[in-house]
Amino acid sequence: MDRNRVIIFDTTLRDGEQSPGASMNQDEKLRIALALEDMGVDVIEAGFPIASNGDFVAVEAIARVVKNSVVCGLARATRGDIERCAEAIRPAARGRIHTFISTSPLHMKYKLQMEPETVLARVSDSVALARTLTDDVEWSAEDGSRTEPDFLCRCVEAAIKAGAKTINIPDTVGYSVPDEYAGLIALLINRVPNIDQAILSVHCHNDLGLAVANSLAAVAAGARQIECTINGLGERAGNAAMEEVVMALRTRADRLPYQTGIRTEAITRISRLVSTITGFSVQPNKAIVGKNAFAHESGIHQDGVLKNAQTYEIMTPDSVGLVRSSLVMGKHSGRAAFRAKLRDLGYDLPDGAVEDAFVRFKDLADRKKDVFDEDIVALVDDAVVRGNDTIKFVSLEVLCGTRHRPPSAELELTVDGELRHVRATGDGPVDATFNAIKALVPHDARLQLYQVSAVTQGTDAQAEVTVRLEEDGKTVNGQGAETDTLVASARAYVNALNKLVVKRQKTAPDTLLA
Ligand SMILES: CC(=O)SCCNC(=O)CCNC(=O)[C@H](O)C(C)(C)COP(=O)(O)OP(=O)(O)OC[C@H]1O[C@@H](n2cnc3c(N)ncnc32)[C@H](O)[C@@H]1OP(=O)(O)O
Ligand SMILES: CC(C)C(=O)C(=O)O
Ligand SMILES: [Mg+2]
Repeated sequence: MDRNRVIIFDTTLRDGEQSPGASMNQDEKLRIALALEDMGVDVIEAGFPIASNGDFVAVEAIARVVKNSVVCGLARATRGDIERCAEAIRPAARGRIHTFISTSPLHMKYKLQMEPETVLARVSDSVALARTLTDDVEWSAEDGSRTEPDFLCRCVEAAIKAGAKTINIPDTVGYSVPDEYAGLIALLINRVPNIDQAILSVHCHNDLGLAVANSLAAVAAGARQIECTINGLGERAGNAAMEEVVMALRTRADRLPYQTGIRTEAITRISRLVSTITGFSVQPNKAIVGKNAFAHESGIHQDGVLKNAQTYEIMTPDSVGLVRSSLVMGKHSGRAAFRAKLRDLGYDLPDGAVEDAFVRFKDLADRKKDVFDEDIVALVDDAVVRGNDTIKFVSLEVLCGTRHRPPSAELELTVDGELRHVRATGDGPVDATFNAIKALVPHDARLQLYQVSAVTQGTDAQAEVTVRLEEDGKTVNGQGAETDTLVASARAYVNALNKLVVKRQKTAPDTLLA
């Protein structure tokens, strides 16, 4: 491999899923994994197989279908974790076991309650065991950036000797600053005798907002794998954002002459997919994928951009897949234009899904003056998440305002094909709507998040709603998009309930809907 090629290791499905509330079901993980493969990610960390049966099954399913990326699973330094991980990645064309153990004094003493020499022995044993199960083994020194350098060098040397091909030095708690972290990478390159037999990797957390800066500094010092996530999702403040790392390398190739295999035009689409699935919206001013990242509001900037976009744009919107296609969609558009538009927007849907989306598009075009690309993306994503729902939204009428006390909602749903109807009241229109759903489908799940955002501008914009429900420690996210905010809210709640039903049936197959 070219010595300046940087391997992109995506951990959205593992570390990203560790963001509280960001749990994803198997179908959702599969969709993200395929999108990651399609954009050219080298390694997909698909999950932590020992963590739960659901995680195991998801990693195995991803290993079965992904062909062009390495599929990796995480494992602690224990036989049970490593063997379970090997089983999950077995169907992969190229599978990797990623095993880790903490090496910092704090973690060894208080968390693992192990002596350093015991940890060192575990490094060798765990990597050696993993190597009997696959050729591709990565070893991580958890809390590596707070580890004593001498001890870290000994651990890294032992891991390579035992057969690790990738050595990852995480900044687990996001404590490092760039020159210090780069210094640590340089130290390992200079001091570990067998370091040339492995690729050095970095995994940075964003507790001080330095995850991307630290990752880039480490690459300049000799690291050749970056672990990152879409939208910077991840434990606590998140991981290094893949879109930022990749676009920094592409845009500043003059200072950072390193290449990745990422097709950057896929960035906007996958950012949106991950945000829709997890319910974690992207802040408007977020680098690369925020709504405002390529928007120009002030007159002097607009004037400059009109004269030459480079005055205020260091990358083109097209380079991250923010494409405004020339097809203007409206109520007179037909299926051919709609299909072409979907292709422009990066969708490759089966005919049935295209037809469903087309019907909803026509309905939207009847109600909304301008149908923007964002509207179509929201509508298609909304249709896709509904998949094989058992509970289906049918209709909603809400009475609210100063004269109607209390606000009331009249709702129709089908449950397993049977039409159910109810009228309920609440403290407000949303509360009344959700109470109506609870009356039709009784459940004890708690509402953890209710979030509304407008897809585009204007009072006729579609509302995109996320609802997060929690039941017995399990969380699910539901999404809904409609021009009517209350209908979008009902759709989002129903979508979350459907996911909960699936989860329940997996853990207690006899549980039926009330
Ligand atoms: C930095 C990171 O992101 S690491 C990945 C973090 N991700 C997760 O933890 C998500 C998935 N985790 C889980 O589902 C659970 O924690 C499990 C299934 C892995 C373990 O569950 P439990 O057996 O109930 O253990 P619990 O979570 O309470 O504690 C972790 C145990 O693993 C030990 N441990 C932690 N890391 C390692 C390691 N790398 N190697 C060996 N043992 C480890 C801890 O010392 C502790 O052991 P103890 O129970 O003897 O004190
Ligand atoms: C498991 C390791 C790689 C990790 O996520 C961390 O240290 O942050
Ligand atoms: Mg991490």
